Amino acid sequence: MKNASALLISVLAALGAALLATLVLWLGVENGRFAGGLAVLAVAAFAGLATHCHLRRQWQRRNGEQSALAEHVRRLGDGVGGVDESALQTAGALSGLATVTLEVRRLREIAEGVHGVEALFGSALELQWISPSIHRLIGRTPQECTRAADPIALLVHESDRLYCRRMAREVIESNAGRDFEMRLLGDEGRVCWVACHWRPQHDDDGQVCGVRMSAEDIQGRKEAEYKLLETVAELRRAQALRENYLSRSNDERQRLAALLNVIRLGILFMDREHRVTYYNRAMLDIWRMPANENLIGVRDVVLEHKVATLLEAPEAYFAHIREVVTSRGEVSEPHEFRLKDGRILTDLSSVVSSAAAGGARGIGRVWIYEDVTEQRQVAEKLVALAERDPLTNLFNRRRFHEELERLLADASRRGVRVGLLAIDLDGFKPINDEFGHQAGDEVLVTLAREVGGIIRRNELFFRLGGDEFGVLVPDAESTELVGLASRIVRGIEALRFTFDGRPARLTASLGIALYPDHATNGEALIAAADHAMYRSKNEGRNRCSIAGED
Ligand SMILES: Nc1nc2c(ncn2[C@@H]2O[C@H](COP(=O)(O)OP(=O)(O)OP(=O)(O)O)[C@@H](O)[C@H]2O)c(=O)[nH]1
Repeated sequence: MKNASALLISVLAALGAALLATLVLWLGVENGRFAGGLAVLAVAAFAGLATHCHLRRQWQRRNGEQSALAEHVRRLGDGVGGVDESALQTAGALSGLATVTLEVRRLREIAEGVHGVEALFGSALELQWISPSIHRLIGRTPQECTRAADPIALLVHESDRLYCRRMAREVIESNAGRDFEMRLLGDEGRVCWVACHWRPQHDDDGQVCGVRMSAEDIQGRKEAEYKLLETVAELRRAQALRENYLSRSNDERQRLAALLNVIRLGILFMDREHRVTYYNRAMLDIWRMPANENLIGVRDVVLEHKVATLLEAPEAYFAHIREVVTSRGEVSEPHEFRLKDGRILTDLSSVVSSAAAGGARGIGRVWIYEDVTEQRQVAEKLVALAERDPLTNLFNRRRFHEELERLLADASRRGVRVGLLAIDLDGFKPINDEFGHQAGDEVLVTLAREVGGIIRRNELFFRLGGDEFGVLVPDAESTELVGLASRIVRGIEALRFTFDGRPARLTASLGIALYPDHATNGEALIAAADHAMYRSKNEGRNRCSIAGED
């Protein structure tokens, strides 16, 4: 419409020029200057024609620009995908820069409203434009960013800066995109991880003229990744620790098992349900079980059945086990028992507490068995050596004093008597002298045996040294003592020896003393008996005398 108006105006202008020329011509005729008026007419006609041509060219150019702008806007509309056909038609119908400005503003609004960060860099990596969303991410304004002399130094964390520059330059040089993750650096040291995509930008000639960066916030994902990595590291540490403990525990167990297998003590672990959980080699040896016997999981009743035939007194032993198991004590007293094969064993038991729960919970019981047969034999030998005369095997003087004190204390308590016979051989030295020391020994051994056969079970017979002997009689009475002494005198007198084919004999002198009749303590009783014995010697030997009768 405006174009038609322009054409009309140009025609009117030409007609105006023609009228003006006619008027000038009339004035020229009037003034007699026809030639000058004709020239003015021609100039006016030419001016009108020139004006018409100029206006026509302007009209055509405006039409061309209008079409180009409509096409440009349509392309832009295709680029953002948001302009419909009617809008295009409207745009095409519109003319002038105002239309373009409107569309650019819309596009700018779209670009500035994106959630991620969009930025345009020039070929020297100078920041040309950045979306306002940068402020949400790291707290910096777009103006602050674009004003920066080195925007990458401002925006990118120093650890990622070098890499970022290299990647951006590669985009420009290679004309190919790059995708990577980096940290943006905000005000007050705020850091935000982003996944960024760098793409080359081209001018109208298709040359790379800059680079566009699109970045999306992945801080949440990175934090989750860090947490995950920390958790994984924690788990790895815990796993390593557990493996270390397990390895050390296995080593400890191996050492313990090796130790338990070389010791002579039999060891048996039972759990709370009275089932076997561990035993060592010595335990099988002690209980005469085969080395390949498998007892793991076997119940206590089955074990009792297995060992019952070995025990000298099985019922008594099982009663002892029940007593230990039901007792409150943590560690039982050592218990000695005998096997039918003559061996002597001991056991002791302890509750095993769990390492967990502060050791408050019992998880079973350990039994320790020891074969003490040899120990007992050695001990018996030592006792015998200490208490007995090695030649005659009679109790010696040491034991005599112990028994004397014990019997006197007992007699004192019960108000009974204790009798003491002091025996000294007559003419023993001549046997030694005539037949030798060995013959003398034989006499002593024979005499000990014969006199031992004369005394009763509750009476104690001692060799006190050399050819001296003694007999202690508990609950003694004077007449019984005299009777016993007489039997001994006669028994010794009746002994007959032959050495080197020659006969030998001997007698004995005895002294009798009674507690408390003749003495009130041991030493005094010995002195009284000795005194009576010497009286027997003095009165002709081979007889007995009672204390207090001289
Ligand atoms: N064979 C032997 N002789 C011993 C042993 N112990 C002591 N004698 C001897 O026993 C003798 C004891 O001496 P006496 O009591 O004077 O001998 P005895 O001829 O009986 O004298 P009386 O008592 O006066 O009759 C000594 O000769 C000792 O050497 C021994 O273990 N074996």
